Amino acid sequence: MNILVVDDNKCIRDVIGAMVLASDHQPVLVDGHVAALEKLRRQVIDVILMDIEMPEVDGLTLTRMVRKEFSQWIPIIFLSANDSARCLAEGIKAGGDDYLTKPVKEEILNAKILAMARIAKMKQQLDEANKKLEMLSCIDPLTNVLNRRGLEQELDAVWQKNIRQRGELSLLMLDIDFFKAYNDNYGHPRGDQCLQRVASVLAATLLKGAELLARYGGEEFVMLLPSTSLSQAKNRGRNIIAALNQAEIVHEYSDVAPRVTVSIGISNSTLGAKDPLALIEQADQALYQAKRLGRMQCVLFQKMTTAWCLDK
Ligand SMILES: Nc1nc2c(ncn2[C@@H]2O[C@H](COP(=O)(O)OP(=O)(O)OP(=O)(O)O)[C@@H](O)[C@H]2O)c(=O)[nH]1
Repeated sequence: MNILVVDDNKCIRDVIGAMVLASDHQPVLVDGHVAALEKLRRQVIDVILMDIEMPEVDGLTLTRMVRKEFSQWIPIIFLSANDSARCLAEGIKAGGDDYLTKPVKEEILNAKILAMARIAKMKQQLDEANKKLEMLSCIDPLTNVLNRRGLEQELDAVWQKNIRQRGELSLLMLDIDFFKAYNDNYGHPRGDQCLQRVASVLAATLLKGAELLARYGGEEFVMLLPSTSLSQAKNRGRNIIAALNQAEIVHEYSDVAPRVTVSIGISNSTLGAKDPLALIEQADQALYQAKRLGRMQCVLFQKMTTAWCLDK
């Protein structure tokens, strides 16, 4: 482990450094706050041994600075000649984790380093598990694409980026046609397989890394296309309908085709949406219109009279 020793007294730094080295850890010796912060920014540090009484910036202030700047928790053990209860309490309050009075006994120092490193490792594992859980909570387990929660999280960031770059953001809302009939006739498990196949056909049409696909609800998907103009979005919708035709997922109970098809509503950031939810709402309205006009087609928000149908 890399142990950062912060002490303005060279003699003490060297003694503590030697103890750290003797217990098979790597000491990183610094004389004050500037060098300490610099090391923390550039190097992985596992534990900090911090002197309290230092000129310019004392150990308590430096601890507050470390806690403010670095989100990852690094255990801090104070080293001080002052063994008063008040001093210890202040150290913990400032963000420190343990306290050792000088002169430091090597065995105790090692035991404290070990204990702190153990807690730090558990904290790291917990953080990783939380990150994984957070990720999983944004993924639809059936189709492996983003779920609604994941989409709404991403959409905010994509929307902001689009405003900054003054780009054109398109959003496609897609809904499988006559899916109830599919489920009712082929059964729910085959309905699930159908959703998986549709998701993979849709995912295969994504072009750039920034494009996103999400399962927005039961048989409804959303595609988010940054840097995509309205006319490009129209083409993308057309390509999706063609790709699904090619996939030939049989649906004998659909009124529009003997295979699974989708209807698509398209919105675009240039069409007046004030926020991401309005963009979704616009696409949803266009989708409603696509269904009303006969399904298996794309409709643009506000341009509902110029909806076009693809060859059926
Ligand atoms: N298999 C399966 N079916 C689902 C799932 N989620 C929703 N559904 C089904 O999707 C169907 C949606 O039906 P409707 O909303 O009536 O839509 P539709 O039959 O596709 O009609 P249109 O959209 O108007 O063409 C219902 O039968 C739901 O039970 C799911 O996770 N798995």
